[in-house]
Amino acid sequence: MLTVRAPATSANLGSGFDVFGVALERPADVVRLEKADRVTIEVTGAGSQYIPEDPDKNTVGAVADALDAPARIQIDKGVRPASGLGSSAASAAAAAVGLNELYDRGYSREELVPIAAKGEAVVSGDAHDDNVAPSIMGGFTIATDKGVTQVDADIPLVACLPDIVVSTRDARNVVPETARVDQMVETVGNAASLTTGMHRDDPELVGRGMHDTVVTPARAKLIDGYEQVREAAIAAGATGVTISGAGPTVIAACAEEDRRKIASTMLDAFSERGVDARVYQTRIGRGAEIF
Ligand SMILES: Nc1ncnc2c1ncn2[C@@H]1O[C@H](COP(=O)(O)OP(=O)(O)OP(=O)(O)O)[C@@H](O)[C@H]1O
Ligand SMILES: N[C@@H](CCO)C(=O)O
Repeated sequence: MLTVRAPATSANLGSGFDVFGVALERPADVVRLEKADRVTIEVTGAGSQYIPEDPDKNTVGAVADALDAPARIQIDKGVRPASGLGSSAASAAAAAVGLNELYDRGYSREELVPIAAKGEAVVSGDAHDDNVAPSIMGGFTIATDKGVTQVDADIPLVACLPDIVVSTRDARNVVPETARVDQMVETVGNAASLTTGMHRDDPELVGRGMHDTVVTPARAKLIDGYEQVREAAIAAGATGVTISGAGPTVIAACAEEDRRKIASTMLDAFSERGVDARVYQTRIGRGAEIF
């Protein structure tokens, strides 16, 4: 049996809606695969009761189909679904990397990205690549319809996951259809700053570049306590705060020495709103690994 560990990811990073993503050092899904006559799926771990084992409804089923690679697939979820931490993408990324190896299909990591994205289409109706790209390739990724650009980056992060469910489908329904030119100008500046910050491993520049006035304010309404948590994290030293993926996770960039304090401050701020939460003190990490 082949074992693949595929990391959780954080998409968008504020200014890079549907384009930017980072792999997180933790948490991760662990997926075990062996060749079989047909696809079967078993799911255990975080939130497994909400994840279908029917191959037509699970992200890994679409990936197995696309690779023509039937297998017995066991998924141990480290990433709760509907978290904003690329839960559905982590399983799809692990399946793409694992089945490519098991069946010797010979695809490169970059070529596996659109294949894994077919799994995302199953759950959100849209084959966006911004979670599967970093989960497969690691580091910071820029996913466009021309392909994926990847850089290894090392930025400390805090990901705070409240006990609220936001499905990607619902969060996409509140995205504004238009933006003003001044917002476009600001977004281009922030996205460029963030990208430069990733190249320099500079948390200050990355944090500054996470600011977004188009998509994030619309989605913040779906996350009880978002504004309070954001302000608390900034006061504790975060260089930037935004919604991770479609939410409800709130993600902060920071210097290493501030990470612990920011983590406890974010938990406290959710708690003051009566919202339970859990926190991951993490950083940008590697892509899917085969064991
Ligand atoms: N292997 C899988 N792992 C997790 N969720 C899955 C899987 N297969 C299907 N799903 C379904 O996908 C939905 C969760 O995906 P969704 O994209 O909403 O959340 P997410 O991946 O945590 O967030 P985001 O993409 O915003 O980071 C749930 O309805 C879940 O049942
Ligand atoms: N870019 C996507 C990621 C979530 O899967 C979104 O924010 O809707």
